[in-house]
Amino acid sequence: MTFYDLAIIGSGSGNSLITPFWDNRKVAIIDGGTFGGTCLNTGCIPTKMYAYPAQLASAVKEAAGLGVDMALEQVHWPRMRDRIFGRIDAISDGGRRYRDEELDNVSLYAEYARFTGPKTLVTASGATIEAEQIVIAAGSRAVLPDVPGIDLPQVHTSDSVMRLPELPGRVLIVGGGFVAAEFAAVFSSFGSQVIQINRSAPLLKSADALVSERFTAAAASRWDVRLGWTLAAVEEAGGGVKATIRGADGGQETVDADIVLVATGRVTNADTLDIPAAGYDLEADGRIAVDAWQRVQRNGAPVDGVYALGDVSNAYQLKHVANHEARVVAHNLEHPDNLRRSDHRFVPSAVFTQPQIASVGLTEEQARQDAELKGSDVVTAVQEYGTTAYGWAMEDRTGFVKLIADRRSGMLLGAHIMGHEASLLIQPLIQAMSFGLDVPSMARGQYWIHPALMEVVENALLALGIEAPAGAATAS
Ligand SMILES: Cc1cc2nc3c(=O)[nH]c(=O)nc-3n(C[C@H](O)[C@H](O)[C@H](O)COP(=O)(O)OP(=O)(O)OC[C@H]3O[C@@H](n4cnc5c(N)ncnc54)[C@H](O)[C@@H]3O)c2cc1C
Ligand SMILES: NC(=O)c1ccc[n+]([C@@H]2O[C@H](COP(=O)([O-])OP(=O)(O)OC[C@H]3O[C@@H](n4cnc5c(N)ncnc54)[C@H](O)[C@@H]3O)[C@@H](O)[C@H]2O)c1
Repeated sequence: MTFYDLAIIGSGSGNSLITPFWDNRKVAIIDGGTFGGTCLNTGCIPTKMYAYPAQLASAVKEAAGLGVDMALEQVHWPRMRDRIFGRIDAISDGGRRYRDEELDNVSLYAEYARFTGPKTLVTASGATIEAEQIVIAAGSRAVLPDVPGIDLPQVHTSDSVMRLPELPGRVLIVGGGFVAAEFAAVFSSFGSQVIQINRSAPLLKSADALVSERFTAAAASRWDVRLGWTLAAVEEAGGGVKATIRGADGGQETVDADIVLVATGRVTNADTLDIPAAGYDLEADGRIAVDAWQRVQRNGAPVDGVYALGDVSNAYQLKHVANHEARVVAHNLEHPDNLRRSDHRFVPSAVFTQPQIASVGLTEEQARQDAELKGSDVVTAVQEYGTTAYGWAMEDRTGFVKLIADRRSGMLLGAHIMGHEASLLIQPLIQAMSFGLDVPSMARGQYWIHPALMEVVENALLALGIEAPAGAATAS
C-alpha cells in the first residue's frame, strides 16, 4: 500500500487541483483513459474546433441571401481532423508527461481504479493506494441503447466520431440533446446528408419551450429531423449500415447511412468506482452525493477529506461547472478549516449548433410555477434579432432574445437566446443575474454600442416594461 497526501481520480478537471501547495506533498493522479479528460480530448474543445469551420462553410448559403455569391468548393475533413487533434493530442501528451515524468512528488497511475475502503483504492493492475484526502473527478460516459448492431464499427459516439478517416456522406444521428444538435450542424454544414431521430418532440426539450420549438423548426430547415423515433437495430450494408428505426406508434422504417452517431445522453462514472466498498452515498441516478462544499457524503454526513466534482457528481454535465467546483475543491483541500461553497445559482449553457443557443436561469415554465408558489409576478419579453439594425444587416429571420423577470424586484430570472453568437450575447445577462443588477439599471444605466447586435439585448430589457425607480441614473 502506497500512502499519499492526496489522491485524485480523473485527470480532466481533477488535474487542475495540483497547485504549488502540493509541491512538498505526495500526490497520486489516477486515470485509465486519455490524459486530460473529456473536454480536452473528446468534448468541448474538439467539437468547437469543428463547429467554427462548420459556421464558415454554412456562411455560403447566408451570403447568397445578401447578394454575395460564394461557393463551398471542398471540405478537407482529414486536414481539419489532423489540425484539431495535432493540437489536442500534443496538449494531452504534454500534460501527461509533465505529471508523470517532471514532478517528483506526483505519481501518475494510467489505469482505472476502484475503492476498497473509505480512503483506499486499488488500480486495475493491483497497485494499492491510501490517501489522507481523496478527490473523485471521474466524469461521465456516453450511454448506448441496448439494440442489435450497436457494437458495429460504423456506430459511433462523440468519443470516436471526430476521428473518422473521411467525411461521411450520410449520417444518422440518434438523440435530440446538445451533442446531437452540435454534430448535426457540423455534418450538415460540411455537406453530409444528415437524418436526426429523437425519441421525444421537440429537440432540446430541457430548454425554454420557445427555444425548443424554434430550434426544432430551424434544424428541420437545415437537415432531416424526425421526431418520435428511436433506434431499433443496426446491420452492416455495403461499407455502411442499414438502421431500423421505430416510431412512437410502433411502425418501423429503415435508414441507409455511412455511420450512426449515438448521442442519447451521458451517465456518471460513479458505478465504475465500487462506491459501496467506500460506503459513500449516491443520488437516485447514481451520481456521487456531495454537499454545497463538494464534500462526499456517507449516511447524509460529510466524509472528512473526501470530495467529488464535475460530471461524476453534478447533473449539469458542463465543463465550466466542473471548473468552478474544482476551484472550490482546490481551496477546500488546502484550507480544511475555512471551507468554500460552490455557487450553482446562475449556471449558463450554450449549444454551439446552428443557430447557436445560450441560456441561463429559469425557463418561463419554471418561473411561472415558482411565481405561483411565491405569489410573485413574472414578466417576459421576446425580441427578434431582426428588429435591430445589425439584424437587418444580417437579414436575420430566426434569432431572438427571450427574457424572464420578476416585475416587483426588477431582477432577471432567466435569459434564453437563439441566434448568431448567442453564447457571447448572453454574458452581460449572466453578469447582471450574478451580481444582482436589476433590469432598468442594466437597460438604462449604461451605453449600448450602436448599431451592435447587442442592441437586441438592450431592447429585450426595455420590452420587459419594468420601470426604473424615481431618480435612477441613466447613461443613455
Ligand atoms: C461531445 C461533447 C461536447 C461537450 N461540449 C461542451 C461544451 O461546449 N461546454 C461545456 O461546458 N461542456 C461540454 N461538454 C461537457 C464537458 O466535457 C464535461 O462536463 C466535462 O469534461 C466534465 O469534466 P470532469 O472533470 O467532470 O470529467 P472528465 O473530463 O470526463 O474526466 C474524468 C476522467 O476520469 C477518468 N476515469 C473515469 N473513471 C475512472 C476510474 N474508475 N479510475 C480512474 N480514472 C477514471 C476518465 O478516463 C476521465 O479522463 C461536452 C461533452 C461532450 C461529450
Ligand atoms: N455545448 C455544451 O455545453 C455541450 C455540448 C455537448 C454535450 N454537453 C453535455 O453533455 C451531456 C450529454 O449530451 P447528450 O446530447 O448526449 O445528452 P442529452 O441528455 O442532452 O440528450 C439526450 C437526447 O437523446 C434522446 N434519446 C435518449 N434515448 C434515445 C433513443 N433511444 N432514441 C432516440 N433518442 C433518444 C433524449 O430524448 C434526448 O433528447 C449534456 O448533458 C451536456 O451538458 C454539453
